Amino acid sequence: MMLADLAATSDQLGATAARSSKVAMLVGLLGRASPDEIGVVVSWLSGELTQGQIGVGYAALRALPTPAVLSSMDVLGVQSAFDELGGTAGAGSQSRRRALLEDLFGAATAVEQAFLRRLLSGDLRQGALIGVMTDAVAKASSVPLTDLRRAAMLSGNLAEVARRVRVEGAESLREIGLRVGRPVGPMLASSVADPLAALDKLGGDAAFEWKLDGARVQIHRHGAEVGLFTRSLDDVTARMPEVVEAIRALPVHDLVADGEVISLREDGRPNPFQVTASRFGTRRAAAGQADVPLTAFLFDLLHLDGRDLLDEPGQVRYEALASIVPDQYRVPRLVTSDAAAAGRFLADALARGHEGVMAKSLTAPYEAGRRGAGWLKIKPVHTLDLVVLAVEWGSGRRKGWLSNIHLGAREPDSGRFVMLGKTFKGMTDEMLAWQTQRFTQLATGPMDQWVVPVRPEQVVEIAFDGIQRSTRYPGGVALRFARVLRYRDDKSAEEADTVAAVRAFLPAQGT
Ligand SMILES: Nc1ncnc2c1ncn2[C@@H]1O[C@H](COP(=O)(O)OP(=O)(O)OP(=O)(O)O)[C@@H](O)[C@H]1O
Repeated sequence: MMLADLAATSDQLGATAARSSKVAMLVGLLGRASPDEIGVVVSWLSGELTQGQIGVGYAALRALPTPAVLSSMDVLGVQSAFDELGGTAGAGSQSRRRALLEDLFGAATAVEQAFLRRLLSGDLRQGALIGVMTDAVAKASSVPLTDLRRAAMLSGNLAEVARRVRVEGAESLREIGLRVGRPVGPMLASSVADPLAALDKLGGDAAFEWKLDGARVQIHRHGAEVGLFTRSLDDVTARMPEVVEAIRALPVHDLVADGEVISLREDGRPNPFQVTASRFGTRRAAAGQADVPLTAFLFDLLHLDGRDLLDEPGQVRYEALASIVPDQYRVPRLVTSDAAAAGRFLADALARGHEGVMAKSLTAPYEAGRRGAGWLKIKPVHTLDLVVLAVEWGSGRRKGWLSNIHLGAREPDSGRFVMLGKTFKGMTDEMLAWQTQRFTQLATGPMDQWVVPVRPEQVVEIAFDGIQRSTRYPGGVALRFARVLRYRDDKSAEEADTVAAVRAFLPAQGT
């Protein structure tokens, strides 16, 4: 397949709003790819390189050679150039890499250059596209979407799944299961207002658990080997030796479990989230262990000694968990159909300093990587996870720091972000220093301008007093009294809240 074909499709995708048209374009393109090419095509159009990082960033792509007039590059040729770039390291590698990039971009037409630049700078990485691509791979290979999604989630690699279906047939997807040691996307929750609404949705009986304000952790154990992964599947094993020890003490050989780690005070109450984050989010790792120990609370079990439990009902998974994990390492839980009892459980959780409760179906399976219908969260403080689109230099006491952030919500169909407002409130000095460095890395424009646009990748959790209609911003809504609670490194921009989720907070018309 010629690169021009792929670059043109990428362009058309960007110019098309309708999801079904995007899927149709991709189905057409996938049909034209050979078995060797299909993985690369899926990967690139989902904004990823099959090699992962090859160390070419925005800065290296600023000055490009004059584009070629005629298109001559094919996909596999470009793929080998990426292999070579990724493999060039050590003494003299700088100039070698520059020469390789010159050759690559010098052979590309203007349209191809634009595509390669967006691919290499991470600009094509949009969650919306991954969803559309998953649909397209399912359609192109006539596999039911649920089967394809499941295989992609369990293997963590849509490109490889697409290649496998093409080369080995749809049957081969059945062999893809949970593998101990390879993290899968965690199940996520939707929001409801109160326990009654939760019981209504879950149909009678449900489990209520404390919602701890710590950090999600997925735990894998095979014999003495333990792996700990964040919500975004980063390996953080080395940062939490005390959790590794606690897991090693459990009477099992193989397990995959889901839980939350949190730092507790001596009286058992939770420390503020920032304290947990100081251990979890940095590479200071075990250094902070003595003063900020972490406790893991488990709430689900996905695999136990050779048996996958993903498809088992919630209560069966919980009983399996209870059979191997002592009480003090499980999240407190109440199974009830009584809204008043659940309400008391919620009030008690809040009084003890926790964030709220989770209500969970006793019958639903574990929906890896999805905001499943079986988990509902109930918490009194409303927050939104938004994406930083630009940042302004501070003045006065904040001179020299990147301060006021521009906030955007996600538009799922286009994969773009809509600005909703700005805030400089709630930032500690430590946050200001951190964000100045972070947004300098993400900048897509000159740093000497007052407003610095950034790649929309950093998610921030914002508390607010309300949402109002507004003509100032393109989404028609604006945040009232927005303030920063924390930066969320465990969420990618494609998981940020949507414009529709923001609008749901609007007061009813006429009130
Ligand atoms: N008992 C529990 N069961 C499941 N998740 C829990 C529990 N206690 C705390 N959590 C945390 O709550 C999160 C579930 O909420 P959700 O799926 O919406 O994730 P989120 O978008 O990160 O939400 P939030 O910002 O409210 O934490 C989990 O990712 C987990 O980190």
